[in-house]
Amino acid sequence: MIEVGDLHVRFGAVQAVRGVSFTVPRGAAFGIVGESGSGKSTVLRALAGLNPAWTGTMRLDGASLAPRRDKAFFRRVQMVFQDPYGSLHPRHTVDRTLSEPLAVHGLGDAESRILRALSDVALPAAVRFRYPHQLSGGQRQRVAIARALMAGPEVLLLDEPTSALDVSVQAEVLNLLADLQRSRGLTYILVSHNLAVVAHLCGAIGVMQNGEMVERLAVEDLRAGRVTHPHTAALRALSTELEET
Ligand SMILES: Nc1ncnc2c1ncn2[C@@H]1O[C@H](COP(=O)(O)OP(=O)(O)OP(=O)(O)O)[C@@H](O)[C@H]1O
Repeated sequence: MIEVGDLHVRFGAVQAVRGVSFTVPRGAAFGIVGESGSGKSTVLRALAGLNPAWTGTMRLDGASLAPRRDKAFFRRVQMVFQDPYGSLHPRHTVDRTLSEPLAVHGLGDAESRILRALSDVALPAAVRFRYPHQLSGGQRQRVAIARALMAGPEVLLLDEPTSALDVSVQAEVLNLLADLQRSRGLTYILVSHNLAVVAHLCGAIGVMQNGEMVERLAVEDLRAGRVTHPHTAALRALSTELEET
């Protein structure tokens, strides 16, 4: 469903992404892992149309993505960011935040859609009239996920969606994302520096190093230690060490 071919992204003199290629079938979850600065977010942002200077191919269901993403694209593809505080307007209630995508895409029946969305992300209806500062971090991220789902997208681009949360809340949000993917048949591309997070949610991963995707492999091969690139092996060893501490 999503094909990225020989993607290069540059910021002035910095070549942030170099020749990255991968495909993600419909309904699959693909994780992009790597150290800080390896280019993970840049790949995701390029897909969302947020990085202007790129070359290569990016296709959705076989059709090349237009340089400027239009409303129809954002109906199908939505992004969820790391910091739910930063991504929610501080002076908009949950109700207003969730109404906006409906207005943008001309969808009616706001009341029942909002109540259903809140229930889908396991938030009580009472949060409707709260502002972001009146919610916990986990609740804010649930609102951000609900907002992304309002117009019924097929694809979620998830950029470190649980990194800003406490460990226990992290697990809850990951489980929520796993449930939503199953129940709605969503396609995910998830960026994380945390291999365990990616392994929890994704069937396949791409490992980034210095702007290149040095290895693509199935999560079951990662678990079994069937890795070919030394950088993947190093990330795996680090992740196992962290789990044991
Ligand atoms: N807007 C920008 N302007 C200039 N350089 C940028 C910009 N965004 C990213 N970069 C650079 O591109 C490279 C890749 O950054 P990117 O954010 O994609 O890495 P990352 O793997 O997602 O890192 P992190 O896990 O820390 O978010 C880095 O060298 C970064 O400094």
